[in-house]
Amino acid sequence: MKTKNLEERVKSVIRDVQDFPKPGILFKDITPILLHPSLLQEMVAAMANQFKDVKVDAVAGIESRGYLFGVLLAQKLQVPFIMIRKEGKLPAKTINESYDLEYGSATIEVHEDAITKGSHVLIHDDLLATGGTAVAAANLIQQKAHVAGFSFVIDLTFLEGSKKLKEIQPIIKSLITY
Ligand SMILES: O=P(O)(O)OC[C@H]1O[C@H](OP(=O)(O)OP(=O)(O)O)[C@H](O)[C@@H]1O
Ligand SMILES: Nc1ncnc2[nH]cnc12
Repeated sequence: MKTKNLEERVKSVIRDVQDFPKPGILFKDITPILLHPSLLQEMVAAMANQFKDVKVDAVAGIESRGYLFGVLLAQKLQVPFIMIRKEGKLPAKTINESYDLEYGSATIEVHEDAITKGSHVLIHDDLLATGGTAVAAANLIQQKAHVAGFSFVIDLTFLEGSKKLKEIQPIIKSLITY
């Protein structure tokens, strides 16, 4: 089965780093994927295919690793890409949300005029852990638009982040799970 093969191949290039950025965290390092352009291309095609029957007007990617795949996913789906950034980086008028991480807390922002009122925005990030970041992104989007779905490269299912997301939008896709 092609999807299974892809999952195995992606897993084989992801690097586990123990105790980063804090003791007790097993960090999933996705940077080696970027050293394999044809694998990356295949991944983006597979992610886009997961949403072929979903109305998606734009993809919103979460800084910073969410940009790596998110902008390629938006390009593949032929829709605009919206940058959700960490606090204080966007120059024009923003809306914002605070959230908790597996290893800390943060605030995210988006340019208010980047989101078309009433549109269907697919939220993308590289990894789903506790779900705090994705929930905050969804809250941000929902101030003006609808959440079309959630897209991740990796779902750390043992942290049960998708349970939080289901209440917002049950269309939650990931390429690989741990
Ligand atoms: O589901 P959660 O518990 O909220 O965690 C997932 C988030 O954590 C990581 O981002 P990080 O804040 O490390 O930033 P980065 O993408 O800039 O490395 C990851 O890229 C997700 O955005
Ligand atoms: N375990 C983990 N590995 C990589 N990124 C993360 N973001 C939150 N938890 C993470």
